Amino acid sequence: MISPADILNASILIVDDQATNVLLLEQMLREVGYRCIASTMDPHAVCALHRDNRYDLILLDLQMPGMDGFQIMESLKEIETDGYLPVLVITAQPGHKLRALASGAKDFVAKPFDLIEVKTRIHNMLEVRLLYRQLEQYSRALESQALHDALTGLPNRRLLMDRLSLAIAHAGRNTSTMAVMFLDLDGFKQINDTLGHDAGDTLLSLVADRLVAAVRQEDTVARVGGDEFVIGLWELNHADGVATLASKVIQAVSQPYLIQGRDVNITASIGVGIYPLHGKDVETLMKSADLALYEAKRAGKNDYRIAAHTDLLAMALTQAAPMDRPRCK
Ligand SMILES: Nc1nc2c(ncn2[C@@H]2O[C@H](COP(=O)(O)OP(=O)(O)OP(=O)(O)O)[C@@H](O)[C@H]2O)c(=O)[nH]1
Repeated sequence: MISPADILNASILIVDDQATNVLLLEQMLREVGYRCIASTMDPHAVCALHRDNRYDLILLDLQMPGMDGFQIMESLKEIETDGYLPVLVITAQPGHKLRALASGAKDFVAKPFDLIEVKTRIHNMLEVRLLYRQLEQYSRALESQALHDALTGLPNRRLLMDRLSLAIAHAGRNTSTMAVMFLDLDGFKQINDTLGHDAGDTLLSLVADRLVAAVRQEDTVARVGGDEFVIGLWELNHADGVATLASKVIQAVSQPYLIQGRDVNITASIGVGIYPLHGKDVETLMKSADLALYEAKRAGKNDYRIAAHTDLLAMALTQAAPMDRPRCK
């Protein structure tokens, strides 16, 4: 909700070529208790000022020499791309009121000023403006929640899929390679069972931090399950590099963690799928990496495996029984 203090802290720009009008409005706003008031008598300065300060309200005189209020509103629309123009026009011409509203102004006040009316219109407009801002923030937060894991803040499976599709398209266009690393912690259940769920949560967050630190900024580290993470490597210089990186990630994860005043140790297993060798689409690539992870686990954990070639994989998938997964390199 919007409090009276929020409204008084809102930022306001007064635009009028007449110094007396600027002074009158400024004085009135200060008397009411508004704190963030700026003004200009230069119509050409308005857009740059708004771009830098994003005012909650612009009190805009319509008739000014050189550039009128209608032209200013057109330019402001290029800054306020979401279409909300925080403009309250000031006009002495009754005929301009409707035109100003049609041009995007949210309200108007007539000259000569009726100060009580001006104060009320400013207050009401700011209330709507701040509610609109709050709504924008909520919807951004909701959007972010829908795409991120709440515990670690990492991208979730949905965002990962999107990023992997982009990385594959990029690699396809540039005839380069990219890779998917499927990582699962070894014996994580025991951490929960012995130290408690909170310690388990802390460990997952610390692992997430280490994974992010181990790869490049353009790569994607996502949490896709309880103790399962996927790293999408945007571009590989050569296929050998991925083996070195997998070792580096395993090494990073296996360093001790200080949780609740004690050293906690964990290791990780990794399966790797490389585009286009092990899959040309997200699903196949993820499946390849998952099967390679299964091999790494089966071979004793704390190690990585790189997927089998897709043709072998397809053959093995059609022939093998469910628990007899294909062998990887
Ligand atoms: N603390 C915590 N634990 C979770 C969370 N999500 C899932 N888990 C637990 O993570 C464990 C993951 O299971 P597994 O992968 O089978 O356990 P594991 O001991 O690592 O087994 P291996 O992978 O075979 O080594 C389960 O005990 C889940 O209850 C979470 O958000 N926080």
